[in-house]
Amino acid sequence: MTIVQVGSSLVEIAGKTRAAASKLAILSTEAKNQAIAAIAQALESSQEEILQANVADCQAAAEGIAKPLYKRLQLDEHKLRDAIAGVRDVGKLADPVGKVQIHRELDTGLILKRITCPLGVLGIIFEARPEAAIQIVSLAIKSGNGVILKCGREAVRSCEAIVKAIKQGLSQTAVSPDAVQLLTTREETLELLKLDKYVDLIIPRGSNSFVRFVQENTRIPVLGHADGICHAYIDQAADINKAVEITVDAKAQYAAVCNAIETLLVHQSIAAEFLPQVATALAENYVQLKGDQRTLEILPNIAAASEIDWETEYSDLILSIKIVDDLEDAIAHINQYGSRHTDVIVTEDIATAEAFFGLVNSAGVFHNCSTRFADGFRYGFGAEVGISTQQMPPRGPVGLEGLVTYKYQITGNGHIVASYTGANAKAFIHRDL
Ligand SMILES: NC(=O)C1=CN([C@@H]2O[C@H](COP(=O)(O)OP(=O)(O)OC[C@H]3O[C@@H](n4cnc5c(N)ncnc54)[C@H](OP(=O)(O)O)[C@@H]3O)[C@@H](O)[C@H]2O)C=CC1
Ligand SMILES: N[C@@H](CCC(=O)OP(=O)(O)O)C(=O)O
Repeated sequence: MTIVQVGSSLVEIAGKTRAAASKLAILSTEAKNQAIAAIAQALESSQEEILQANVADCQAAAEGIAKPLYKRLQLDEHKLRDAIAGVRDVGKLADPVGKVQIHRELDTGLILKRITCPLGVLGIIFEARPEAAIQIVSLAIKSGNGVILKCGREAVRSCEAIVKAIKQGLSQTAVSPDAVQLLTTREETLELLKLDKYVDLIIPRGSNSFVRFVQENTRIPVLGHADGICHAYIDQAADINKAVEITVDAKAQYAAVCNAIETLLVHQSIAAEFLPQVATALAENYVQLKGDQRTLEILPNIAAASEIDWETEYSDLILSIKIVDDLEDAIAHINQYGSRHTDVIVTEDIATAEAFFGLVNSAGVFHNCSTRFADGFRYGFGAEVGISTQQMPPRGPVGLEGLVTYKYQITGNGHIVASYTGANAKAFIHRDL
């Protein structure tokens, strides 16, 4: 695919964001918190306009998208209120900027510090989930970063209303409204990827193939938030009641999100007892099941699963089931087909849980609880930019700490390296202060 030429208008927008971000980077915690409070207030005052815009988005999308995705697009009064409460929570969190991570005396009068600082300008491409824009902006401002948002096409009206309110709120504060921008088309996304002079980090929230496409088409560092092929493994030593409740919550509580499970792995020795119970509970929650050959022997009325199912993120009320021989078999399946997002084991055997923690290579490895806990708010980060599925940090829910980098500062008094080399080399002190 050819990347389109950068249009001057987007360069201008990005230049303004860069300028606003430079000022924001050195603002005091108090000034940033005032800006966050003003955003919350402005979103509250614009509630009617935002909700009406969302009704229009939902009406336009109604025919075209699956029910769970429609639910993700919908922004009712409660979701908006929670998102605004999340903004205020971010205001209360400690400032991630200016933290001294290393403070060391290298030699007398030669002092090293490592201090956290903002990344600069973030480019965040996300799906049709309007409240994500609110969470992302609050984290960006608190971490001292400018942000260029690109929302999913079905959520354009909602996100425009949200960003309008945010800019209005910021206009009363020390943070320039230029620090927050919204793009709405794929063409702009492709242009954004070329703006390596203005954008410091791209975060694509989308399918694996889209994240790979972004990585292959930009010189800007990319923090991939890819798909969630999450698993629950029900071990032979599982408490069956817990296993049923966890499976239902992890699949049906919010099927469209990336931390919902797609595949249930069941130890062969517990399958005959567990599967009929979980199938009943899932049917009550309108979940359709697909099973491998051994599962079909216990649940003969469900559809057959094939290889493709193990690789599929349904984002819907569908769950594939496979019976495995043992823990090793379950872990091999997860490491082969999973997306390194979040996986859970249900067992009362601590040693087995420890082995699962050690051997499953995902950003989230859970024991006896729902995968739906994989979330910045639930981890106490206030909100999240999304869930990083990369191997390198930040992994899992990305909050304030994932949006800063650091600088090394050294203060000396005419010190030179030559003094520390050669026959009469001085020794370093290397004493932490
Ligand atoms: N780990 C995480 O935090 C998250 C992961 N995801 C994962 O993302 C996947 C897809 O989610 P879904 O809702 O379908 O989102 P989409 O893939 O439909 O869209 C996500 C964003 O990517 C853009 N996009 C997608 N393809 C292209 C392309 N070829 N060129 C330019 N822009 C593109 C979309 O733009 P447009 O709408 O304009 O086409 C949208 O802004 C799922 O696997 C889900 O799990 C989603 C959110 C968070
Ligand atoms: N942490 C979020 C889910 C992560 C996320 O952003 O998912 P998605 O709905 O795919 O955008 C939650 O628990 O609602």
